[in-house]
Amino acid sequence: MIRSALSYPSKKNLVLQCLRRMSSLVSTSVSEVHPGVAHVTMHSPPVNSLSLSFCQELSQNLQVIHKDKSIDIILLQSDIPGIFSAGLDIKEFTQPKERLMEFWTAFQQLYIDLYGASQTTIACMEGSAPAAGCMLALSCDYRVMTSNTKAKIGLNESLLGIAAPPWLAQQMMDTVGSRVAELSLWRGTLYAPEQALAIGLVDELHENPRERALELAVAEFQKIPRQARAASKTLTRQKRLKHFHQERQADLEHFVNFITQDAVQTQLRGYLQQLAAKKNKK
Ligand SMILES: CC/C=C\CC/C=C/CC(=O)SCCNC(=O)CCNC(=O)[C@H](O)C(C)(C)COP(=O)(O)OP(=O)(O)OC[C@H]1O[C@@H](n2cnc3c(N)ncnc32)[C@H](O)[C@@H]1OP(=O)(O)O
Repeated sequence: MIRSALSYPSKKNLVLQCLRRMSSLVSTSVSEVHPGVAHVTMHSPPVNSLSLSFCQELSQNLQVIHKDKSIDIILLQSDIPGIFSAGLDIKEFTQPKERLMEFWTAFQQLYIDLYGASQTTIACMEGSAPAAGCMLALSCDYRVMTSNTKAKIGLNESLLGIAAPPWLAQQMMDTVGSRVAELSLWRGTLYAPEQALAIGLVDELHENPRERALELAVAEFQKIPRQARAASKTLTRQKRLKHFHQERQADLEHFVNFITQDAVQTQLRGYLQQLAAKKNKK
């Protein structure tokens, strides 16, 4: 059974407790029965889209965990049925320039906090993870997805008239290989769980991803010395992170210049209308 951090009297848990109270979109809890495992739960209805405040809250939760030496595993999960995350909040793309810059900076920071976490991270996907939802999963060390065929995962940005940023495209290439990533990116393919497993976009399918992730964390991952896991991550990720920091400002400027183009804005409005029309048809 998972108990909230609220039930812990230690200093560490007081910090988590404060965070939980402050945060309405993301919360962290630690398991009494499984020490060292933190559950970071996204709950921003209807679809966990990554708005500015959502990115900031998720980052804050991760930053508190990073400082907590007693936690060595992070399970990233959603409590919205059928949804992991719908990716970036498309409404943010229509905001004025200053807000766009703040938004993209927060999204970049979220990538740093999740991809650069020293803890072992597991994405527990009980539902769909398009675009930046897929980025959250790709930033984790291990991905367990529901076997429910209604769920989809992938980088579908091209269908919105935009392209994934280079560092996200790189994550896809690192995970599934250049050729499959190349095809997926321009087609905007969203994969069903079995297809995602076949190309290596996810590591396992399970009817209960949270239960399986916890089992993996305790029975397998925690048996590997923590410092060895952290050092292995540094080996494989530090080059990407260094490059990201060097390019961060250019990435921000490119995003703002790209997204504010009239043609892109028209396309995005059309996509939002399509989503609304789909909902009305249900
Ligand atoms: C140089 C780089 C430049 C640019 C890079 C930009 C990078 C972008 C990365 C991204 O993440 S773009 C976002 C891409 N995301 C999507 O395309 C997902 C769209 N959503 C869906 O496919 C579906 O909503 C879903 C499969 C996630 C869930 O389906 P369902 O449960 O049937 O829900 P509804 O479709 O009815 O949606 C409910 C509600 O939520 C709104 N919504 C959905 N997704 C988003 C979103 N990403 N942002 C904002 N709002 C979203 C949808 O419009 C409905 O709103 P209502 O007001 O009608 O309730």
